[in-house]
Amino acid sequence: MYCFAGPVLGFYFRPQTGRRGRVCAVQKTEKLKGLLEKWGLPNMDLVNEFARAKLIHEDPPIIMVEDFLDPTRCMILRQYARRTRQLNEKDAESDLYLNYRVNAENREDTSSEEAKQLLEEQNIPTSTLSADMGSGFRLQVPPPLVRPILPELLRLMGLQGRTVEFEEGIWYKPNKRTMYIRDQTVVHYLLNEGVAPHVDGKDATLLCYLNDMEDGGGGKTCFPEIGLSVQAKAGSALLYESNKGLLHYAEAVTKGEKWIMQLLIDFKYDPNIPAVDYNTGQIIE
Ligand SMILES: O=C(O)CCC(=O)C(=O)O
Ligand SMILES: [Fe+2]
Repeated sequence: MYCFAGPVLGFYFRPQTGRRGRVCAVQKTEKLKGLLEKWGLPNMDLVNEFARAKLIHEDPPIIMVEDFLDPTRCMILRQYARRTRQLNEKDAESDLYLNYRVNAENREDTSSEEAKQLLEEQNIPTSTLSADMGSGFRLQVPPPLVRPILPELLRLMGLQGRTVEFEEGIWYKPNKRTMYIRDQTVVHYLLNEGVAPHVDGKDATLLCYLNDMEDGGGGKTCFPEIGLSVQAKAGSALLYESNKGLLHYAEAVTKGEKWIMQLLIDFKYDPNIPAVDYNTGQIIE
């Protein structure tokens, strides 16, 4: 579907035989190389193992990998969240959710001026974002449910060799050996629920869709500044940098329900600052 033979928007897709058959790979142009370097992911693997990766936006880069999660993994994550929701609705929804800005904005309707202005300027229909919409049921996922997908994520990011720690405390800094997942959350949206415009505030976001949304059923992830919206498709994942920029929102669901899992990741480090092994306190050479 995203396979084009020639230059498209300044980048190329070329057919390639990957481990899951004939698929498309993204050829890194000089521009794309520069952008990935700036992001801190110069070795991102868009060609080999990840011949399935597609560049759906070049600047800033947004990578889509279809079938990043297999149907069983999607089901396990949905089931976990559904059961926990049913069993302990109140406690589970407590203050585990770390995406401070989104929650604060939704609770207090203090959407940033930036976000409000953008919605006005871009003429975003208010039907996609209802004033009273909830931001979905959010549940932190236990690391063991996430670990199986990490080798593939590290390969995609070109960060093989790093270990991954689940750690919210930002005083734990990434280093050449370690990357941190600050937040791993499943979000379950019911009718009229979505997320107001925000940035994630981390070096990378992996947004995995855990179910299919029908056409016209809402629930798209929209990046209004770049005019991109992405339909939820079970198993597909987006990887992007939304640290200070790349505002996005989730359209309200208008039919059915929507499930995602989101990993908020910090991997960037300053090589001039001594790296600490937080298990031993030793300086890493
Ligand atoms: O559900 C989506 O499509 C996006 C969710 C999101 O951006 C967030 O929770 O930070
Ligand atoms: Fe987000």
